[in-house]
Amino acid sequence: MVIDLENVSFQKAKKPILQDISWQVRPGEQWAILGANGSGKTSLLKLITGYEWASAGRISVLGSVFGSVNIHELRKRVGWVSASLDQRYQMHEGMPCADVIVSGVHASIGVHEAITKADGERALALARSMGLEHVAFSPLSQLSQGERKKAFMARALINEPELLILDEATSGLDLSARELLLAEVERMLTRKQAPTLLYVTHYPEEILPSISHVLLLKKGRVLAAGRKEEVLTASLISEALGLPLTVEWANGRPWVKATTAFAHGLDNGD
Ligand SMILES: Nc1ncnc2c1ncn2[C@@H]1O[C@H](COP(=O)(O)OP(=O)(O)OP(=O)(O)O)[C@@H](O)[C@H]1O
Repeated sequence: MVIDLENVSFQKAKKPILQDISWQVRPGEQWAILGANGSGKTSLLKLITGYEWASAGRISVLGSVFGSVNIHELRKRVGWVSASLDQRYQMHEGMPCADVIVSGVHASIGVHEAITKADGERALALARSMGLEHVAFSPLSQLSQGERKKAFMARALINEPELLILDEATSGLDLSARELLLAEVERMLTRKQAPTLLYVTHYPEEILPSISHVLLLKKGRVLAAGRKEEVLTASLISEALGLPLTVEWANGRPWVKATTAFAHGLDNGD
């Protein structure tokens, strides 16, 4: 099992944030995690990566049960790309793209530990494979938003993680940059040695053909989890996102349309 959560609850300052979450991710499955703002997506990722600790329940990631595992060792097997990672690099805008990618080897920002020639070559090979060779030696500040996001994805991939978390990977991208980044994700997923992906998004149409399963969160609970065709129904997705929606499948992706949302008032699920 890649991820196994049994009856996991999480609270912060006495506020219940996640309640009774049971969820299994098996090898070969690729997951999207969908839910409204505040539904608990980031909190769930923090529990899985050991940045927060569950108040109840059992968590096992990549075969290691939390409580009896060295979290730092486990994190080396997990790649995580999020807006907060991007923010941490805002202090290092002068860093060349290739160095950003290489910094993933030790999952640190500065080069605190020895970088081998092989690490540098791997970073350049990744930059090439993601179409970043023309900016490989440019400072981060000169990269477009799309290139910047690809650089962080390459940084996460340099250690060949078994689990890759992409958290709102396309935020701030225009339509064409978004499609280019999604094409990169799809290409990565169709490779033989693909990591297991957790793809967190607010936009169902980003659920790529290679993503097989969807977890829907609502108010800190699992609303549905399973094969995407079964989970991405109009009624479940409307309930998860709190407004009436229809779903149409095109090019292997689900396209969601709001029907008459505001005219009829939003359903806040209460
Ligand atoms: N450290 C904290 N202390 C108190 N409440 C918190 C803390 N972290 C998160 N929360 C609350 O927990 C709930 C879930 O937050 P979380 O960030 O996990 O949601 P999310 O689904 O990732 O939201 P978004 O889509 O807006 O990023 C929110 O109501 C949030 O205010």
